Amino acid sequence: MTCDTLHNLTIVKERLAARGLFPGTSGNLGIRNDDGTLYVTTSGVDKYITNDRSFVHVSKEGKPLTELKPSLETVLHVEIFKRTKARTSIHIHTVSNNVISEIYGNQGKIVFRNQELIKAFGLWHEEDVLTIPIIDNPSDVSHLAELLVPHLTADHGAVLIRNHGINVWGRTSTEAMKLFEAAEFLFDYQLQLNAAQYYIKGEK
Ligand SMILES: CSC[C@@H](O)[C@@H](O)C(=O)COP(=O)(O)O
Ligand SMILES: [Zn+2]
Repeated sequence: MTCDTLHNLTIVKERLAARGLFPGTSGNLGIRNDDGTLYVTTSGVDKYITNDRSFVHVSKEGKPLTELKPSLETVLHVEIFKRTKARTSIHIHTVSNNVISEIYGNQGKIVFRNQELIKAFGLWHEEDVLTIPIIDNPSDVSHLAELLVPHLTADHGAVLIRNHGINVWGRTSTEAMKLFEAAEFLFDYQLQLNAAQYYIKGEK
């Protein structure tokens, strides 16, 4: 039911907004309806407020079905929903995800192991490894989508866009939020660990 999806997307948006995660109007969200159409956030608006202009109904190809302007990054949500069984897609800019994407960008990925929160990604064993790919950030969003597509191999996942933000997707809004929160925890952890190790090294 489309009103359920809109309700779920509103809850996701308000939870992210409550934490100040839409700086400078950045960030966007998408959710897939049973008929394949999507709701995405409106482009360039203040995402801390919710009103009847907050979301745009778009076709499964991302074409607006109303007069509102859909997110400039709608094509990323479209590709995610076309290639996976995900139903919710979250794109957020944080300082931590940007710094991590820059530090590890030349390696094309960041890898986590022996960290409890990788379990949020379904990785339950001691030897399991979480790899989050890092892609470049071309200004042409169709080119950006081409870089994202090879990483859309599972129904839930996360990809960092260098010096831009993160895209996460999940089969439900709850799953997408869980992955987003877990990824951001891991990025903060890695940055603090790097700083502590640098400090300790300097002391010797
Ligand atoms: C305001 S800078 C961020 C934008 O360029 C873009 O990356 C973004 O996340 C939001 O774009 P939007 O079109 O509002 O969905
Ligand atoms: Zn963005």
